[in-house]
Amino acid sequence: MPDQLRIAVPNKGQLAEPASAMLREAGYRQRKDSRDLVLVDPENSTEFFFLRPKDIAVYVGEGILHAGITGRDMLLDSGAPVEEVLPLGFGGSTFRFAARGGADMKLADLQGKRIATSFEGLLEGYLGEHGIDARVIHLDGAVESSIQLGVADAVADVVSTGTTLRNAGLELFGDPILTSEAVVIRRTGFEDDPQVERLLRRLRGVLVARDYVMMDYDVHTDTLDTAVALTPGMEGPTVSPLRREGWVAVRAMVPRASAQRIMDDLWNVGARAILVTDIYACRV
Ligand SMILES: Nc1ncnc2c1ncn2[C@@H]1O[C@H](COP(=O)(O)OP(=O)(O)OP(=O)(O)O)[C@@H](O)[C@H]1O
Ligand SMILES: O=P(O)(O)OC[C@H]1O[C@H](OP(=O)(O)OP(=O)(O)O)[C@H](O)[C@@H]1O
Ligand SMILES: [Mg+2]
Repeated sequence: MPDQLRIAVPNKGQLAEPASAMLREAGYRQRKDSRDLVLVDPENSTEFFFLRPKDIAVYVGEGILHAGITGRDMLLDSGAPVEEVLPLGFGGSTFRFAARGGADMKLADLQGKRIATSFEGLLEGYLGEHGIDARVIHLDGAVESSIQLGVADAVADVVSTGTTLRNAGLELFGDPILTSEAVVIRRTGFEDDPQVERLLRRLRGVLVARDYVMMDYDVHTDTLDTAVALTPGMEGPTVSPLRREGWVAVRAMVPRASAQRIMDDLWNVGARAILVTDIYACRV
């Protein structure tokens, strides 16, 4: 099938499960067995390839796959000709320097030192920008142990909660090198692919359905402007007539995190029958 959309999804690690969950919410079939490497979704003319997150930018950059989900850190580390097209709001982390607790290191102290990392592309780029000449030691994982084991003087690694670093007796130093999250990537120069656009529209819909709720209420026309200012909606709220003199019904999307506060504020300006419902799916 030549016009099948081919998408790369992380097969393991921190991004695998949330990426599949998001694609499922966007209406795509996803694998049931975590050992499956390929899954065909005939309904959506899409084929999913489950690959190591670090390899995804390489596959997409070579033009074999149309798009993929990976971490921004992995995209930038790869140097592949791919671009970030949509941040997905999960897999959040920072990429940071750390050294033995109490060492009180500064960025400039890295000159001539050994720095262990799994992201040498990112690290070398940053050191180059800051004029630091250091020896980069490549490790595949568990980088935090390298200092204690005498392999490195500092590390540059992914930090989420900081628990792994603390447990290894390490301390952060310097500014964050990068702030990362899961992102959709696409090969540079393939901006107008309608199939990729459809995938992106669906994923944007999932992000909106997760972050927003639908709010309905009734309000007297005298206070309509005040109420609408509290619920401006995405493209302006819908205002419909009610079979009650002087009253209208209003419907608008509001941020999920503010819904309860907005309901209180609406009540205080005289709105009644205030209802909140989940958005199951949307295209915005
Ligand atoms: N503890 C974490 N919390 C949130 N996101 C994380 C965490 N660790 C890594 N990530 C992010 O998840 C993405 C994939 O990292 P992950 O560690 O799952 O892959 P990996 O290290 O290649 O896999 P593996 O550990 O199996 O070799 C990266 O973008 C990274 O920033
Ligand atoms: O700040 P924290 O919440 O402790 O998370 C950060 C840790 O999570 C990741 O490790 P992962 O489990 O992917 O193992 P790896 O080192 O083998 O990649 C990352 O490389 C850090 O080690
Ligand atoms: Mg990892």
